[in-house]
Amino acid sequence: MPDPSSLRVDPELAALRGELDGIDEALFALVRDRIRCIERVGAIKAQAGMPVFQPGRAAEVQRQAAARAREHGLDEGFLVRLADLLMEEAIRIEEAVVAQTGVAQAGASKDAPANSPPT
Ligand SMILES: C=C(O[C@@H]1C=C(C(=O)O)C=C[C@H]1O)C(=O)O
Repeated sequence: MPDPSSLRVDPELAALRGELDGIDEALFALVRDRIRCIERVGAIKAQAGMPVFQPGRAAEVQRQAAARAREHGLDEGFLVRLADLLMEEAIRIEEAVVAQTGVAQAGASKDAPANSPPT
């Protein structure tokens, strides 16, 4: 029996795969934009000395994911898990930004104390 993967791909299947590739490309570009935004959030939190994880905001993001799922007729659990995954990565990135800023601030205060006049 021939290996089904060696057969000519159904043209409709090939077209759908092309469509999926385009959707994934757009989705990943949006993920990149979200991460750029998160880097800026991390910088603000680092400046303000705010904790990276904000439970109230995280709950709001989950609520919105559930609402969008209902609106679009998608599985709520799936969209909430997707939101959780995005937030997990967001926290990782924000923590890296805060750690980097901390190092930068420590370095700056070693050379010039924060309250010293500009030179
Ligand atoms: C982006 C924030 O930080 C974290 C990341 C979130 C996200 O990826 O949407 C939400 C809650 C936060 O704990 C925020 O506080 O707004």
